[in-house]
Formats: sequence, C-alpha cells, structure tokens
Amino acid sequence: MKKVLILGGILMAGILGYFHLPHTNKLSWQPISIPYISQPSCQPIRQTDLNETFSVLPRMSYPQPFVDKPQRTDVLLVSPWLAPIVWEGTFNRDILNAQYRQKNFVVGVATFAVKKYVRFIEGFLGSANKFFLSGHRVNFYLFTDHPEKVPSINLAPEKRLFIIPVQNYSRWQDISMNRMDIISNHIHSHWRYEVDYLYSMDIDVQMFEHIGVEIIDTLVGTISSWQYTKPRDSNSYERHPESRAAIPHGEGDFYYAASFYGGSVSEVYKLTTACFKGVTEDRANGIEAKWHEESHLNKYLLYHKPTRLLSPEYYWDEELIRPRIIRVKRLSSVRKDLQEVRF
Ligand SMILES: CC(=O)N[C@H]1[C@@H](OP(=O)(O)OP(=O)(O)OC[C@H]2O[C@@H](n3ccc(=O)[nH]c3=O)[C@H](O)[C@@H]2O)O[C@H](CO)[C@H](O)[C@@H]1O
Ligand SMILES: [Mn+2]
Repeated sequence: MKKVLILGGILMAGILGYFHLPHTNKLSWQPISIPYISQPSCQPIRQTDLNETFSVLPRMSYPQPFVDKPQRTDVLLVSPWLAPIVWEGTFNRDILNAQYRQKNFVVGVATFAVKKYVRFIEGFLGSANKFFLSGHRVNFYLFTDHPEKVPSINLAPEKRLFIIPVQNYSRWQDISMNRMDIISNHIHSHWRYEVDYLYSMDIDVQMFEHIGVEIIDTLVGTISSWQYTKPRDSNSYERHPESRAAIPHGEGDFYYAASFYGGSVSEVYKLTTACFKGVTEDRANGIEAKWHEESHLNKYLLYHKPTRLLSPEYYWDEELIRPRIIRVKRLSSVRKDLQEVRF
C-alpha cells in the first residue's frame, strides 16, 4: 500500500510539474558564431517569458472594473479569435507598469533611415525617447547608409542606440521590402541574444502620446488608419493569385500597416523570414505585390493571427481627419513630398 502511495505521489508530481512548466516563447535555435556587427557586447541575455505568472503586485488603488460596464462601447475591443484590440480608455497603465516592471525585459526597435529619410531620424528618436516605453529598457537599432548624419540625441538611461550601416537601393520599394530580410538576418545573428521583444517601425513617424507596455505581446499588428472601416473586398490586399501575397476574395480580417508590427523575437523572426521568402519568390516570377512587403505582412497575419492588435491610434496618418473614436494620436506619420523624398 505504501509503495502504491509513493508511486502514485511520484506520478501526480510528474503530471503537475508538466502542467506547471512555464509556457516558453524561447527560440529553438542553437547559438551560432557569426561575427557581431553592432557595437555593444552581444552576450546572450535571459529571454524573459512574460507568460510566466506575474509576481505579487503592490497594493494599488484604481476604479473597479464591472463586467456589465464595458470601458468602451463605440469600438471593437476583441477580435473574433479573442486578441485584445488596444484603444485609449480600455486599460490602466499603472497596473500594466506594475506588472511589467518586475520583468527585466528588453525591447528592440528596428528602423531604417536610408538616403533622404535620414531627415526623419531626429523627430523619430527625439519623440520615441520621450514617449516609447518610458521607464523600460529599449534598444533602438537604426539602419542607415549615412551613419555620419545621425544627430546626437541624449537618450534616457534605459534607452540605447545602435547605428548599423546598411547599403542603399535605387528603388525605394526595395529599401522598404528588404527591411524584412535585414531584420530576419539580424534576429538570427544578434537580436535573439539581446532582446526579448522586437518591433519594426517606419522612420517617417513621430510619437505624441505614451506608447507603453500595452503593446507587448507574442505577435502584434497595427490596424491601418486608412482602412479600418472598409469591407474586406475593398481593402488594399494583394488579390492577384500569381503573387505569394495573394489573399483570396472573401477572406481578410483587418488591414495591417507595415509601419508598426512586432512581438516576441522568435515570432518576428518567423514573420520576417516568411514575408521575405514571399518577396523573393515574387521577384523570381517578375511580380511585385501591390503594397510591397505590407501585402506580404497582411497575408502572414491573416493565417498567423496576431495575439494583440493595436488600434489606429498607434499609426495615425496625418492626411486623415481624426474621427471621435480615435481619442488620441499616439504615433503619426510626418507629412512628406513623396516625389522629392524618395528620389
Ligand atoms: C503606414 C504604412 O503602412 N507604411 C507602409 C507604406 O508606405 P509609406 O509611404 O509609409 O512608406 P515609406 O516611404 O515610409 O517607406 C517605408 C520605410 O522604408 C524606409 N525608407 C524608404 C524609402 C527610402 O528612400 N528610405 C528609407 O529609409 C523608411 O524607414 C520608411 O519609413 O508602404 C510601404 C511599402 O509600400 C511600407 O510597407 C510602409 O511601412
Ligand atoms: Mn512611412
């Protein structure tokens, strides 16, 4: 009887232990020895797993939530696959910060300033230093063909800037599309050791309000400010079946902007690798998708559902008149003369 009890105990402990293993989003690759390109040491860091239970929070005072009083009734708060859609008025940043401060995670931001786009660096970095994940560790990775033109900016102590030289291409579309390849390669060679989460952002934007840990999740897409109310068949998806970015008629969730997406470093690796594979196969067939890598991103996010969606507050196009449901403009494009800046 005693033996049976002991054996039973061992079995139960095994089962419980198995189910209590933290869900991991760690990378499955083996470390490889590739010479590092960016400046600071690239020692592997602990990959923070935010799915682990958060530690005990301090006592806090805030308005009580009620199940029969939704925070907002004018916008969709959750996707049909139960991913939250982040809108002003739906979360309490103090609670989120208290949860996340206990995690020593690092967020990477990849951005490109090639050719004339160096003019956007100052506005981007200056505003991101102030409004992007303030109080949290952020590494900005700035790819440029003009490192000497990067203005010096006093960054907050928890923020770091890495300037990475990159070649330019004669066509702006190639600069934009090749970001997928460069990001994928850098995750493999460096970033998987350096950051837990990675976000890709256009450089021709500025931040006007705080963008905090509400953006952190495994796979995150931003709903385009141009197309957030359009029926799927009039969105800008690539519909020509010849392209690897093609989405068949009758399919599509939201239209996602390529200017701001991200997630865990391993999910962004999968996304960028898959999107660039699509770009490469299209090139081999003499095809370029309607909105370049943004078309491939939209296809990817249709079949790999994002775990969190950012509302158009997180990329507002300056050309548009802001309706009432967009209560804040956190990040917005800088007006530019396309003919002048791209050529
Ligand atoms: C808001 C949004 O969804 N933006 C997307 C959209 O147009 P955009 O008009 O926003 O594209 P864009 O001109 O900003 O180019 C995308 C990014 O590529 C970089 N760049 C581009 C050209 C250049 O000469 N130098 C340079 O550095 C820079 O980081 C820029 O922000 O479509 C593009 C591809 O068609 C990209 O998918 C953009 O992410
Ligand atoms: Mn842009």
